[in-house]
Amino acid sequence: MATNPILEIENLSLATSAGKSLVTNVNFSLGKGESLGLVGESGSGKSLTLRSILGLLPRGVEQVGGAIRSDVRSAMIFQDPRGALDPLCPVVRQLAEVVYYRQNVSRKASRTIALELLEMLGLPDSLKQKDRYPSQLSGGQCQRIVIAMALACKPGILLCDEPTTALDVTVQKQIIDTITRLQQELGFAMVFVTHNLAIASTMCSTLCVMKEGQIVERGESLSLLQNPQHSYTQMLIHSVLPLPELERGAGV
Ligand SMILES: Nc1ncnc2c1ncn2[C@@H]1O[C@H](COP(=O)(O)OP(=O)(O)OP(=O)(O)O)[C@@H](O)[C@H]1O
Repeated sequence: MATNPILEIENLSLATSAGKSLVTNVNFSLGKGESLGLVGESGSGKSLTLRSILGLLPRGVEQVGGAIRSDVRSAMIFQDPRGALDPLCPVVRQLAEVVYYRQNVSRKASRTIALELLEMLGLPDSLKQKDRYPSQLSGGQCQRIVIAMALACKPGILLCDEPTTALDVTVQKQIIDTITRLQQELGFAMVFVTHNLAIASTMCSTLCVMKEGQIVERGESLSLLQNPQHSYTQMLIHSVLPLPELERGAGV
């Protein structure tokens, strides 16, 4: 348990409206600036757990038990950046709109803050001069816009739902580095959902392993990966394909 938690999840249980259990008795807490990773196979309940923190459960899924307590604002970054943006609205205008509503500033100030956020996210100046639509940006640039939108909410907790899955590996690394830098600069806490154990252990000090809607193992990231106790965690770790050993001295 985190001391002075800003988020406490106690015995969270989710089910379909028809009564099928999806997440059962999930417990964790998060302190200011801390990062917790939720890992596990597809369908293990990671995204639903994350969405319930934001109160954004999909239609047909209900919280049937437990409690979520938090006294800070949360914002979420979704898996598919293009899907999270309005294709018919220029991106800077979308970002300025979020700033306008979430920061309660004038229209003019919201555009200025939006441009500052673009700079913080390392987006090119060309975006500032000529407003572009999502289809005119790369996947990595769209994800930076989505991250900027989340930060425009000034979150105490950033909820990341596999934010790099839809991106190619080089862009994945850039986005991970950007989120890490921003966390150091802005101090938000993070719940990070991913299939990727390497990313999870890089980003998060604590990992919770989920299987069939339950947390089956948790611990400090490196020790959990080095010394997994649960057979499911061991299986997850062994499912990662090793890089083939390159033959020494082989000509290229
Ligand atoms: N709207 C819904 N109605 C009914 N069942 C749902 C709904 N959304 C998700 N589920 C089910 O809840 C379970 C957990 O889903 P969830 O999306 O949380 O898994 P996940 O671990 O995030 O998977 P992935 O890594 O593939 O995103 C799955 O069995 C899924 O089929």
